[in-house]
Amino acid sequence: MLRTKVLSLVARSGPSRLMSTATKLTTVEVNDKTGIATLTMCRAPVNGLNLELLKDLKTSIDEIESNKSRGLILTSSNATIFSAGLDIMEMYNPEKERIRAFWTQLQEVWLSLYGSSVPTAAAINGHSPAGGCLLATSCEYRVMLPKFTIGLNETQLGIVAPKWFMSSFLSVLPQRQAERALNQGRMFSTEEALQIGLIDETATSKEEAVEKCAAFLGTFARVNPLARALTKQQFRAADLQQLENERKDDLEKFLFFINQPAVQKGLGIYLEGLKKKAKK
Ligand SMILES: CCCC/C=C\CC(=O)SCCNC(=O)CCNC(=O)[C@H](O)C(C)(C)COP(=O)(O)OP(=O)(O)OC[C@H]1O[C@@H](n2cnc3c(N)ncnc32)[C@H](O)[C@@H]1OP(=O)(O)O
Repeated sequence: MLRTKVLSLVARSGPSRLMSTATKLTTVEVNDKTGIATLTMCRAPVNGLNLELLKDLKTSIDEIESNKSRGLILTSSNATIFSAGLDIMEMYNPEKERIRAFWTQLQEVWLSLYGSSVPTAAAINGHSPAGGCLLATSCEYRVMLPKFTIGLNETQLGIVAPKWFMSSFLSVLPQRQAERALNQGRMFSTEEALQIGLIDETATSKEEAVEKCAAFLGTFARVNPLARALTKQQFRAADLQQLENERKDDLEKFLFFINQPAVQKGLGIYLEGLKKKAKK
């Protein structure tokens, strides 16, 4: 599964340029006028976050960070799914070394995205459960299309969202709302998400969502970038530091939990349900 990465500038067309082709699981396009980078997840069929997609996401976020883009917009190439969250196949009957690498990479992605010095926004153009919601809530602003769902549904799968998933959620929702939603494993419709403040705006098309994200990122145009970045990072420092301090422990806890026979059984039943539904 190891692939070679091409990380140089590869194409120039119109006002934007493709910064990275990576492995085609993500693309990064920079708008030459605004300096805003659009990072698109493109892993068929549902942008399930497997080890390879997580690696590409991390590489792309790092690229955007080091190229001093004016902003990052995270979105999906799938017309109805932003991201289905963690690829359950990575956690079901896992292979010992790969699952360690998988969780470590997820930690890396969260640390980079939530802690990014570049302003971030998510154009949520489809369903966004669990890990998808984690990515969206790690950004500073969210614009979502109608008739989709977003939320941390882990308890519905019999699994527990780690502390840092909660941190991202809590950076958006008040504690009481966040706690209730997580305990219930609640998925919010676009309208409900707007009402509760889980998203900031709605849009009728992906293009409009990206435009609205760009307008939000544009509000920082006259703000000193260093002052803005340091302010953001101070707000998020305690959450980031907590995971940095507990990374090994967090990994071991995850491995212990996921390998419990009852958890494996629950994941198996959930996967079976997904597959049955897909066949209908
Ligand atoms: C201690 C651990 C902490 C872990 C923290 C986070 C956990 C997670 O992120 S777990 C993942 C949670 N995600 C979900 O519960 C979403 C499940 N999927 C769905 O609800 C729907 O698939 C979705 C609404 C995203 C899309 O619906 P459809 O457009 O109708 O697609 P299908 O349901 O037909 O799915 C197509 C195809 O994809 C497979 N699939 C879907 N989601 C996942 C997933 N998360 N992981 C792996 N595979 C997934 C689905 O089974 C279908 O497969 P095939 O039958 O082979 O076509």
